[in-house]
Amino acid sequence: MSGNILEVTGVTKVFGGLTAVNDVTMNIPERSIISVIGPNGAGKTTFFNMITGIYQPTSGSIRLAGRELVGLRPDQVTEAGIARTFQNIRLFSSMTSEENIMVGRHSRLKSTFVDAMLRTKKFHESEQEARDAARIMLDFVGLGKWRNELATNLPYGDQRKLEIARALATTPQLILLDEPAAGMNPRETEDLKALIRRIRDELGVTVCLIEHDMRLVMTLSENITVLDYGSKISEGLPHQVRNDPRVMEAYLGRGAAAGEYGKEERPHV
Ligand SMILES: Nc1ncnc2c1ncn2[C@@H]1O[C@H](COP(=O)(O)OP(=O)(O)OP(=O)(O)O)[C@@H](O)[C@H]1O
Repeated sequence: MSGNILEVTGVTKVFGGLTAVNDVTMNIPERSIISVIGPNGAGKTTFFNMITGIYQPTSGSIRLAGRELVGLRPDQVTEAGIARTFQNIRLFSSMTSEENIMVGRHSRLKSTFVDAMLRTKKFHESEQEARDAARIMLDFVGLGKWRNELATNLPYGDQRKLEIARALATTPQLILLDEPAAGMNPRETEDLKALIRRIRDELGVTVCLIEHDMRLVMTLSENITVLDYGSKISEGLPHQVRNDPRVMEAYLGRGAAAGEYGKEERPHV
């Protein structure tokens, strides 16, 4: 065993004439919390989209616990053990919090469409199992009181947590969070940080995040990978990445003074 839950090797994605991700190799140790950062357009979301089967890489390999994922559809990647959240909140606003999580649980349900139509015993058992799992997840992320509330009525930070709960309901080995702190106030961000730590410590799920909030990234991540123009330009411990001249250059070159590193969160070099 390599000790890595995910091994990405030489992954490239070309869109027409644009190389969005260029020969990136990255390993994610089991039960770690790691971040992928980089200026706008660096290729971070494309990288997540390849891991989750939304895009097929032009070349390269992506292995989860030794199993090749390239060629799998997104639902098969979920089934294999990877869950994700998106940059923009994607909840079903006309469903309750509980129902939103039950949808996430769907990939684990054993009953078939026919069972559902016929309302078989198996269907009812699956429904109950999904409901129980949803309640456990809602309690885990601290949203138990919002169980029967429409997702759209939840405060913004709680909607983000609900998305995380929905992803966790698929019982992943690895969860990818795309800008989970976007739009959060400092208190919500602190809450999120504690939740991410509990996901790893209590559920044993490995966490990989894309994040622009440098304070969060630097205090939470055990390892950081930096992309710029699709290529990996730096990798290492937070203090190593923070002090890497290539990283500063990548951000400064695109107006970091008012940009990505954030006004007060720019790395101290
Ligand atoms: N489906 C697509 N077709 C063509 N080009 C794309 C596609 N998806 C992404 N790109 C391009 O690939 C590059 C990387 O985009 P990507 O969204 O992965 O960057 P990012 O690092 O996630 O940026 P941000 O931080 O702004 O979300 C950009 O130049 C983008 O325009």
